Amino acid sequence: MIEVENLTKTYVGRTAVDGLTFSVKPGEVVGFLGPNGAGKSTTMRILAGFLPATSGTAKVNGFDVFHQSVKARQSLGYMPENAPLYLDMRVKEYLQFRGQLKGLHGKDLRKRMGEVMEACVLTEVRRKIIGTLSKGFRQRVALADAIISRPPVLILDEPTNGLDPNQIRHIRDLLHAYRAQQTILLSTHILSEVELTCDRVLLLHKGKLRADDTPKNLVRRLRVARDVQVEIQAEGTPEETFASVTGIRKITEERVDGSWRRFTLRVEARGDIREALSDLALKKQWPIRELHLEQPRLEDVFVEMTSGD
Ligand SMILES: Nc1ncnc2c1ncn2[C@@H]1O[C@H](COP(=O)(O)OP(=O)(O)OP(=O)(O)O)[C@@H](O)[C@H]1O
Repeated sequence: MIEVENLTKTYVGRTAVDGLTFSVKPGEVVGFLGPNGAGKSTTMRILAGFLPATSGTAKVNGFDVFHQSVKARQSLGYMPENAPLYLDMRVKEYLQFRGQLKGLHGKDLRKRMGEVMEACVLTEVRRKIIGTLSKGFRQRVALADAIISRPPVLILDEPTNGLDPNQIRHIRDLLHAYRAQQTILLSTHILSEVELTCDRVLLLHKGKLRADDTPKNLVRRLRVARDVQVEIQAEGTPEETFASVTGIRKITEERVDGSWRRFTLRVEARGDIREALSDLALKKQWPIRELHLEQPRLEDVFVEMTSGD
């Protein structure tokens, strides 16, 4: 559905996208991640036909975005970052106008406007001037615009940027509703959203692809130190006793809550000392009310792969 090969984009003196190759299969929801300036928006703009590449090829729904640009654009719904909308138009007028531009007319257009306004919860504000709507509603108008012509491919550049948690959840539910019918490439900085929504992650750094895998595999392969939290009742200096457990790199006492003491033990990558700790506590007769090993998150993968150099 999306095929990108050796794509490069150079702005005056600066390479924003550097020999990028990836593909997105039909029906996949792929998260496009990377720090600010990694080249995500540039790639998406090229795919949407808004920007020419310096070299390389890109295809959407089998159509080359440079040589068959009309066909490629007809196959996709694009929601740019800070989507530009006609602020003095009413929601309904705007969607009608955009639907007509995308080739919908008459009954089909009216039916489709009703459907997208309902899906994006815009029916109640359909007569409102877009400029008077909150950011969340404007994002929904932009999303309704992207999906109105039922495109098989959606390219969404930070669709939840600037939204509150309720609005983010709403957009996520909308994407879930559409995922069966569409191929989606989605850029976002909200990694918990990617873990919940995306089948696969493309991680970009300085214009190059750093990772291409499922969120689960990326996390599984990660080798970073992890923390174990333990809360016990103990007198004296239990940290000295903890130190006998192999694999512990650092021990910090976090807080005291009445007679309960909470420690964070940093352990080596993939180390799991929970059993050893519980044996130790049993031997010492320390009551335990929490013993928890933090699981690495996609955020750890992101930091590991994009920080440093
Ligand atoms: N029109 C432009 N002219 C010159 N440089 C640009 C232009 N647009 C983007 N860049 C540069 O290209 C690089 C990639 O930018 P891009 O907007 O694609 O990154 P991004 O990954 O989308 O970042 P963000 O998460 O902040 O949206 C950045 O260094 C940016 O400054």
